[in-house]
Amino acid sequence: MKFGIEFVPQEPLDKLIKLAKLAEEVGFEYLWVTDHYNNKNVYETLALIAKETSTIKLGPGVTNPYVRHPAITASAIATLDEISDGRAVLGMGPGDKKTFDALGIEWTKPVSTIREAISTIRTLLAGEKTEKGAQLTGVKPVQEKIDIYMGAQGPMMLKTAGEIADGVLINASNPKDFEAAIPNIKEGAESAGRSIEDIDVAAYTCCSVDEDPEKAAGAAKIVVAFIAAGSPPPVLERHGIEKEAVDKIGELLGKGDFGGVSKAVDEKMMEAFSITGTPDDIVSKIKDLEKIGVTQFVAGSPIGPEKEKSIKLLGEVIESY
Ligand SMILES: C[C@H](OP(=O)(O)OC[C@@H](O)[C@@H](O)[C@@H](O)Cn1c2nc(=O)[nH]c(=O)c-2cc2ccc(O)cc21)C(=O)N[C@@H](CCC(=O)N[C@@H](CCC(=O)O)C(=O)O)C(=O)O
Repeated sequence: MKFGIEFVPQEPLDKLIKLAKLAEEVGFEYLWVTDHYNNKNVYETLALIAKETSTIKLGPGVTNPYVRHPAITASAIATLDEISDGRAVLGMGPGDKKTFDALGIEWTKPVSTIREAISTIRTLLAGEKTEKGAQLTGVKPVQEKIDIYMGAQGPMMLKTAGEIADGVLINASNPKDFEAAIPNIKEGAESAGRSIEDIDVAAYTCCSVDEDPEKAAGAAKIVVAFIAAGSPPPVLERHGIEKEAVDKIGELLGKGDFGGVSKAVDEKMMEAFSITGTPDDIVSKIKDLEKIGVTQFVAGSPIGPEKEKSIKLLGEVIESY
């Protein structure tokens, strides 16, 4: 099992870099920085972390081809590869409608857009010219090939990831979601003459670890609320979660009533959308995921009630695995 960690760049950068160095020290192999326009810039954050670390692989988890042209992403990831001396990895996803509405960006044909974007990026990273004549001339990646992962949940996106990506970052925490997702990835891989073994299947979880399991669960409630509120009906059905209960959470979130939200998030939602508990709890849940075919465990937000302590506890998880 590979271990990754997610950082959302919305806290002071010196704090974030300290946590990133700690993550590397305790044994994480991958560091993913989320990309949302309203947070700190993903590439500047990655560049600073790259300068302060030496072994951990790092990259956007995930950027998208709508806010940045694929050629800009190719230049940025090649530059990160130079800064990190060959540790860059690229996570690409279709982005989300709320963001593009707020930015006035037309969000069309996400599956084909991602496919074209990844093909353009690969052409440019190889130093070749695109059909329209674009070419990277002033920057060359250190790595022969920079791995490209796809953020994906929907069946079409998962199949496409199986066809073309080196890895898939699936925003989910419960085995049921991977039982549903992995056959799509497998189908896509086999349709392209590949095997699921060629693909790093990453569980990009909502994770919260502490010696006190109640404290760990408490820290994840708000994140779980956002995930539940954003989950499509088939996912809610899969976990036996009533739409009315989720609608109520959506209303409370809209009002900013986070006290009410924490009360409204129930056990079923916690089970469905997060992995929380003591290090031993986390180990057993990761083993369940591994049995289904997950090959990378990504400790996603909130990581725990006290991030620094939780990263050290996750280090114990990695060591004992
Ligand atoms: C578009 C969407 O794909 P999806 O995989 O479900 O996308 C959900 C999320 O993965 C997507 O919003 C990500 O960008 C969210 N996301 C992040 N989004 C961000 O904006 N920033 C992040 O940092 C971020 C991190 C992240 C990490 C892991 C992860 O899994 C997702 C993450 C979907 O609806 N797919 C369906 C329908 C596809 C579709 O639109 N089909 C159309 C068009 C077909 C075509 O495009 O050619 C059609 O049938 O007509 C499907 O795959 O079946």
